[in-house]
Amino acid sequence: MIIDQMDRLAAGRTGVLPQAGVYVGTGLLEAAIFALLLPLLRALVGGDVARALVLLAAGAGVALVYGVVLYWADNRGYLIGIKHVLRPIQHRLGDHLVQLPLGWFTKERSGQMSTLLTHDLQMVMNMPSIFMRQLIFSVLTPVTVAVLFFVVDWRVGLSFLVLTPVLYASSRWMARAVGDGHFEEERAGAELSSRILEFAQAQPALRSANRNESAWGALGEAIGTDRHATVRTLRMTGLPMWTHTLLVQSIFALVLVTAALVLATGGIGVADFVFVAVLALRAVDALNSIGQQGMSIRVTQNALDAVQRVLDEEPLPQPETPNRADGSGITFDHVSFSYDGERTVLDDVSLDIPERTLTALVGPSGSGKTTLTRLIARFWDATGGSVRIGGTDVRELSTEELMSRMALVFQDVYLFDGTIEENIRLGRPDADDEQVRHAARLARLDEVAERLEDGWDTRVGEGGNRLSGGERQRVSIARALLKDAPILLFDEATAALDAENEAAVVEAMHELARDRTVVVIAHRMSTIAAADQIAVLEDGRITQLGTHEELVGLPGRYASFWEERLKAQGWHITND
Ligand SMILES: Nc1ncnc2c1ncn2[C@@H]1O[C@H](COP(=O)(O)OP(=O)(O)OP(=O)(O)O)[C@@H](O)[C@H]1O
Repeated sequence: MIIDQMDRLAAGRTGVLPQAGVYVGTGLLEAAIFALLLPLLRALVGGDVARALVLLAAGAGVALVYGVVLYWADNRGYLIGIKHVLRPIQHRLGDHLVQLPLGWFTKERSGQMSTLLTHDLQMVMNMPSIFMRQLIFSVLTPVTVAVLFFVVDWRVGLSFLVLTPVLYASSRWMARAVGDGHFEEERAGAELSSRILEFAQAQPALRSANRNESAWGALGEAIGTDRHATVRTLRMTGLPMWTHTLLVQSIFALVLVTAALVLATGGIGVADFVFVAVLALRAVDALNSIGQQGMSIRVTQNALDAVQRVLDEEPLPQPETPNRADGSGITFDHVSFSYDGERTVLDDVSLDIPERTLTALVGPSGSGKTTLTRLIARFWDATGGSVRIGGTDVRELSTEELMSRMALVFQDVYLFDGTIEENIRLGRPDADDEQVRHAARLARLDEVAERLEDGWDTRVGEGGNRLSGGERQRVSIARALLKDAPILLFDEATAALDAENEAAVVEAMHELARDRTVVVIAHRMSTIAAADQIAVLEDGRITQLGTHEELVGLPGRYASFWEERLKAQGWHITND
């Protein structure tokens, strides 16, 4: 049940079940108000003003208590939702997420996590308050009404109940249809949002290639699917909703007709008839809202399932007694790797990267350079063989030890919306201002800061969008410089950098490479030529290994690669 699942996910008693009890109690207060209405109406119609006044006072008193209790119950529900449901689930998710392999955090997953942590969990948070109240009242109110109708006259009570089994079946049908429809709509909505984002982000590339129409095609399709999902939901829910409404109205009519007949035959008085009419209206309201409850439950259930799926993800195994790395040399020992367990991306790779040397990885796109580099940082674990740092298998190092040994400068640099300084400080949070400035200067970020209106205090915008790609990479280099770790994993930008960024990056890179073990996915000829060793990757295997001098004269991939680069550069120079 949903409450059990909440307790389980929040890893403790959330108090949601007692909260259900609170709402039942509140519902009973509402029932007491209804119950007082009958003698009140009878006293009024019967001209017993004194009794009517007493009952009115009693009714007003109960209504006041009801109002206060309802307010308190809702507040209690909100607090439970925030403190005992949302917060523990967020903490559990957070604790679990930091143990997941870095490779798990793809862009798509980040998007899903953001929806889960904000929108979906918001729905879960509302479960112990509004959703639960509506749910309990939509059952309790009709039950109270049925009991009171029997008190008035058994025939009226029966007329209210006679269609109940059919109504129950129809409400389940409607709830399921609304829930399914909503699920489909959400899915189509999520697809549409990501297409819109993709369309917006791809604008420069699409316009330059004059291909806007083809991208609009994908977006148009997503809009179509979204519209289709909405229409489908309307169709899916149309009949059940119509049936449900018809049934509710039939019950209303049946009750009124029965009550009128009983009135006509003298079974009940006018007061009782008015009472029945008022309560029947209230019951119609409650019965009509059942479809809405189905949706709330379904959405909450979906969110809880999504949380469960994340918690079920295998964390990165941690060593029981971590070892220490003796030095910063890196060894790949017959390493194989596959992302999906089917296609081998790295195949029996063995490579020795001695301490304080620079190894350049080159090879065609998709040959496995990024994967190889990321196995060092344990984005994933090797499927076969082992990766060792300072002679110790990376799986035997604690995450803190592993991460403290390396700095990562990858292309997908993430900058948060703080100042340049704050972003650099992420490299070593306890660094003093002078150390941060020093790292920034080495990455030539002082030139950038001078240009910005508020200098060092300028915020870089969400994801660093106020900086150019090259400038963002320089911030990440400065982070690495500040961290001062013995191993540097570097992915040179493939995108062309302007001259100023190029010079700054190359200079900072030299500074970084000094005295460190560097593994670089290399694209620049100067980096490749200066490397202590070059590993050529093709189809997940190292096919050539040596220095530039050794490899350039040998027939093979490297020589042709170098030739191509030279030609490209020659072409570039003549066009300048
Ligand atoms: N997260 C992933 N899930 C599944 N397959 C992946 C993933 N990342 C990469 N691959 C696949 O693994 C292979 C190697 O990719 P990798 O990114 O390591 O190559 P690369 O040499 O760095 O390429 P590039 O120079 O284009 O960045 C490719 O076929 C790629 O499609």
